[in-house]
Amino acid sequence: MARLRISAINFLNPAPLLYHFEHSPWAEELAARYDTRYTLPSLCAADLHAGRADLGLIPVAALTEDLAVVPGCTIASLGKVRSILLLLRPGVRLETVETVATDTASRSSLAYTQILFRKFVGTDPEFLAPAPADPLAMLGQADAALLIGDPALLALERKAEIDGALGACTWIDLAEEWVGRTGLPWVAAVWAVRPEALNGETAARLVGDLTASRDAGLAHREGLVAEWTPRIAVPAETIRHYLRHNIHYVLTPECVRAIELFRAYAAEIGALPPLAEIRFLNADAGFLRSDDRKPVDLAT
Ligand SMILES: C=C(O[C@@H]1C=C(C(=O)O)C=C[C@H]1O)C(=O)O
Repeated sequence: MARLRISAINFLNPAPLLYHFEHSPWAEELAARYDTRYTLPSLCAADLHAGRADLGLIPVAALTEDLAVVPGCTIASLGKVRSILLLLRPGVRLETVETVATDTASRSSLAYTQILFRKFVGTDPEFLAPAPADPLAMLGQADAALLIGDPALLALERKAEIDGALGACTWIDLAEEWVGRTGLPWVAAVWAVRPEALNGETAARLVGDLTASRDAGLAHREGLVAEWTPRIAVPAETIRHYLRHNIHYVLTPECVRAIELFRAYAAEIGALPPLAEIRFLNADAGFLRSDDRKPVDLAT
């Protein structure tokens, strides 16, 4: 049988979700069933929509009705996330931002930023075309800069240098903003599949494989800290805190409500097309409509 093609995110934050795909002895077994490649979140979505991948860890901003969310896993945050940052130039406040530089990797955080300004602050700044994640270059061109993922973690480590070069910037954690304003988790990404790529048996196995991989990753976070410390210029203690406290990996019913609200706001301000319903992959019964969603796979 052909292997399922996976498009996964190449940042630190998904590492626990991909644990079994990257560690022996599970990696060898999973390689017989899955063909995994890594790229930016925005490109994971593009791969899935174009049929170049069957399963993707995709931004919730890129969900469409023809995809099915795999229950169980997410990349979310219940408060401060560290890696989704909006930097404001010295002297600029949220209310006075006129231009925003964005980074090519993001889909969800871009829409969250548009919601922040258009819905919550009540302004309509211009969003510049996405550019590489370089905070100094971005703030040379715009009042605010959106950074996500590892480049955001690295910018936080260089805070003194960036503030030294530009003057004291305002550093806003976008997940914390959303959680504070809505009382709901901030949700960035989920596993989504093209349903036509699966049959009932592969669907059941897929849910089991992804959930088991997440659980192993969460149980082995200390090992991931040791693996990632030489790979990224961020102290071990920060990586530990990030994997343990900043990122939330379980797709709870609250997270699903958060996705619904996020997509409703994004549609209201014209940032994203409306999403009439979130479809879930159900391992036994094909697809469930959102109103008869089963909580079984969503337990914390
Ligand atoms: C927490 C993060 O969430 C990421 C942000 C995404 C987005 O903005 O589209 C998509 C996937 C996530 O990996 C991060 O990378 O910092």
